[in-house]
Amino acid sequence: MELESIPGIGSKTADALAAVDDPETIIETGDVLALSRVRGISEGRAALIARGAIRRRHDDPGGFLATDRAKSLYGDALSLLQERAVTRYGKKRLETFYPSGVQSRIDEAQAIVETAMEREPSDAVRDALQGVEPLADPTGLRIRDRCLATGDGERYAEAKRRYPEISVETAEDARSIDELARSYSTVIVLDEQFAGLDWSGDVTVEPAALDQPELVAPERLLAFFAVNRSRLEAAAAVHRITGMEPACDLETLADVLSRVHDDGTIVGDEELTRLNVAVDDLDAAVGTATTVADNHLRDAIKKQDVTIQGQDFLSLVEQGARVDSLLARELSDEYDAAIEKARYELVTALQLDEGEAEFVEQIFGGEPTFPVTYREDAVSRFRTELTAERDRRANKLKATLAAELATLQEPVEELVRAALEIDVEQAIATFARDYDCVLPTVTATGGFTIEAGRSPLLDVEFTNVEPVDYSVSGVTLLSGVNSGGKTSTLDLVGLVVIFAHMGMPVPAARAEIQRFSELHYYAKSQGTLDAGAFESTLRDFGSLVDGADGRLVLVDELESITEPGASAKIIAGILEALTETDTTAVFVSHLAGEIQDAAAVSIAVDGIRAKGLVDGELQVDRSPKKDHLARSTPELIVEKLAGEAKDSRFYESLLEKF
Ligand SMILES: Nc1ncnc2c1ncn2[C@@H]1O[C@H](COP(=O)(O)OP(=O)(O)OP(=O)(O)O)[C@@H](O)[C@H]1O
Repeated sequence: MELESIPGIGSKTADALAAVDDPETIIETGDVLALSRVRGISEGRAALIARGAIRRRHDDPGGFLATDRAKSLYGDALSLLQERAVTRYGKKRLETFYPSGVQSRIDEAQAIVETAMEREPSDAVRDALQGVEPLADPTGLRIRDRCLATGDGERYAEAKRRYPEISVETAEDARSIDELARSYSTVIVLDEQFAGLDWSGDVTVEPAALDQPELVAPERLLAFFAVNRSRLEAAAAVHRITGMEPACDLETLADVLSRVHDDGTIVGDEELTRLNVAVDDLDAAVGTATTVADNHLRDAIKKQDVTIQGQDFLSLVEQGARVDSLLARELSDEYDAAIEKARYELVTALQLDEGEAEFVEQIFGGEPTFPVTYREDAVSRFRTELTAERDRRANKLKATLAAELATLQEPVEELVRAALEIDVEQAIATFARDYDCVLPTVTATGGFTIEAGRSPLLDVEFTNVEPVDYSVSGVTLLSGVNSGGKTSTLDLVGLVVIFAHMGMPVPAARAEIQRFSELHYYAKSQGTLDAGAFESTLRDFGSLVDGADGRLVLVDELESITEPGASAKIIAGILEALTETDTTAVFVSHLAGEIQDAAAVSIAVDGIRAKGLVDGELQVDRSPKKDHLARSTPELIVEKLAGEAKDSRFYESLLEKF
């Protein structure tokens, strides 16, 4: 697959993707999580690429949101969902739900949404989700005591790619492997032809090592679990609270996590702790043991009457004998007892086993001396032995744990993925509940029908939003009193249509929405346009009437772009042209009557009616009445004055003009 052919993938991203296993599947499935884990791809870009992949899979040309206002309304719709997601991932994942004009994509999204809407949102889950994030790869890991060795160029490159934390060395013959064994504690040879040979150091021939990170770099697995501990615990909590089947046994996960320190080292067992202490305390313990022996010998000497024949003394002195030989001769039993005490002290202080105790014999032994001395070289040999024993133990534990962790690695990825998906589902479910939403029916034709739609974007509390029924098929003018809710109705229609095309539920009691190819929503312009801007707006509408079939066009008070007389003619012309096409359109206008008069064909007009004025306040029926030209606010006020004034002739004459 040519990665750069996918919308959202440039050359840099393509390079980053080429470095991971199976980028095609990740892209094909629009896997935001896997994409966001590719080095150099942010979650935002991951969502963009995933959306591109979804579009490609559904052969979706895109471009549903055809105008700025349509795009900003989608931004509002998305925010309503995103603000209900807890995790950053959840918010980004929601961006893969985009309004599409392709039925298969809408069906796919609706299937996900339908499951989501069955979810019962809960604060406990929300709290647990706070800690869930996509799993991170540990950084800065460097393993220095081990190397991989191969004589094969390709294998060398592959080893370098898969194990950046380990040195990979070229070794074409047994001699160079032996040399490597002198520089590294462990050499893992990747080439089969060296199997069965004898080596002087710790060399293993493991042709399958490239696929066995638990063998080559158990530290990586340990670090992975250490780095992700809190995310994994949070993901486990989400599963526990929701009762969702986890991808791995949660007790096993808790157990392995308890065996890794935060710095990626193993917690270890009693034996490893003993060996660690023995290595660290060896010097101090030897010193203490020596003192114990000295004290014993000093006491013994103090108590002892040493008698020596004059002849013996003379011959000893003549032979140059020192006090040692006197000790050996006269206090040999006491010296042996002192050495025994020293050995016992060292063995018990460091909790040494039988094999290790043999080294102790060599440390304290040899010629008797006072003060008692020990053999430095024997201590040094013992230290080397203890350190090796400790490392063997640590490596064994590491390997055992890493083998367990290796089997858990995929399941925990799945565990976190499932928890993150719960965030997405819960956000959708919460949105649906907060705004009493239903899943709309998406139809092939018929315009739109919205029953009891309530826009969450109004500047009034949602509980105070009056439900609106509105249904349009074909091209319609929407008239109505000032502040009656015409713009709000267009917003509601736009929002419901966008949600429906995202596969999302809509804030209404029932909705039947035609699958539109594009949404063109033109907001009211702020004042009249200068000649240039007016010309470019006309060009927009020129291309609109020539455009694709199956569009929804929402236009708010286009008359404000120029003077009223010209506006009515222009709008009439646009509507005439649109009636020739397969377009659903709602044009909000205060000039509905004039436009109807100017149009050569009959144009339907709906109206948002004032039920009357109560205490100077307009009482409005928010649901547009079909085929009804609403009376304007000025007309209503003149009518009110005509009814109230003592001499009402002036107002009545005004009223006749409407
Ligand atoms: N369905 C509704 N429920 C409650 N309040 C609403 C509803 N629709 C509109 N309103 C209120 O009416 C106000 C005016 O609405 P809107 O701007 O849509 O009217 P309009 O008919 O477009 O006005 P104008 O004629 O000035 O363009 C809104 O700001 C909102 O406070």
